[in-house]
Amino acid sequence: MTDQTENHAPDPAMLAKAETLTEALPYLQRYAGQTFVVKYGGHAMGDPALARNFAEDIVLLKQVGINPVVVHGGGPQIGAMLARVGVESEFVDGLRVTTKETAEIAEMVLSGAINKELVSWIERAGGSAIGISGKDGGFVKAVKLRRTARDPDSNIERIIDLGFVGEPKKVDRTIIDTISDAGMIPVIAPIGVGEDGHTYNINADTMAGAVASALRAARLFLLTDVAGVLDKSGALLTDLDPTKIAALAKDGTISGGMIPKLETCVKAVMGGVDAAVVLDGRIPHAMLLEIFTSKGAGTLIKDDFEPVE
Ligand SMILES: Nc1ncnc2c1ncn2[C@@H]1O[C@H](COP(=O)(O)OP(=O)(O)O)[C@@H](O)[C@H]1O
Ligand SMILES: CC(=O)N[C@@H](CCC(=O)OP(=O)(O)O)C(=O)O
Repeated sequence: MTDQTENHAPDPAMLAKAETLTEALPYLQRYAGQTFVVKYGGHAMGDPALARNFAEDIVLLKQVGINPVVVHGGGPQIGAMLARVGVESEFVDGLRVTTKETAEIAEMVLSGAINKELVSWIERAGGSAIGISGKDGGFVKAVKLRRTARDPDSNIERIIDLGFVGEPKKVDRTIIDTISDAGMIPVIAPIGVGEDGHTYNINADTMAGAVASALRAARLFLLTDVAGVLDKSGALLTDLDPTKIAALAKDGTISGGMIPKLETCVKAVMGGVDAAVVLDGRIPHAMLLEIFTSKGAGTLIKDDFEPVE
């Protein structure tokens, strides 16, 4: 005869699952009804298994009453297409110098291929997604980005012309709200239109920050291909604020793509977003672990003077 107690003893693996769910409860209660803007970087997009995990996470957020809004990048994919057609491009401080031809290719890759692929992943995960760029409904009015640099020898400030690189001047949230309120997930490509009618290539981090500010989002997540912001010895910096970030920029700890990323975080948290998080998109379900467990991952950025809930 078999021991009844043994038969009815709960499977430890199942118990652990139940514990994970109960651990998530306070977070589910806290975040219900809030808007989370998630930027999905081109580097994090390469692996189909990770893309599927990402889409599942987004659909789960929507299912539990959080409003996810996705903004995607596609830098490496634009680079590959430019190489295929024999067009060279260079980066200044993490931003692609963009000619009229580069802007056309960037738009094709971002609003076409990548946007629709991401929409499909979300649909396959059981969600409903609508892909748009800033051109749809003209919801992102862009202006040419002005960038200056100080010459270290002469100390003279000069203008760097990045071509058709834009920055969002105005984000009309109506179209995003309409999609979200209809139970669907907005998936946004970082392309904007200028009052001059030109197409502007917008860095995806910058776009995500502008969208997060317009929506007064509770959180801005930037998924990338590093553990978070690292110090000079490669150790993860878990908490930053605008003052600390200014020091990291000044002493050269951050460079390349991390520059627009952290500029975005600073602008967002100073513009009404509760907190921004730079997260490792290479870790499966990184977002769920960050949101629903006590083990926060990546780098949390908040305003020096604002307590975070
Ligand atoms: N201090 C730093 N900590 C982490 N990453 C950094 C730092 N400084 C520069 N980087 C670079 O920033 C990159 C992330 O930006 P980017 O390549 O634009 O990613 P994404 O395509 O996800 O937006 C990292 O892969 C790393 O090479
Ligand atoms: C102006 C500018 O640099 N635009 C970016 C837009 C895509 C992007 O930002 O993609 P990631 O997030 O994957 O880097 C570019 O052309 O690469």
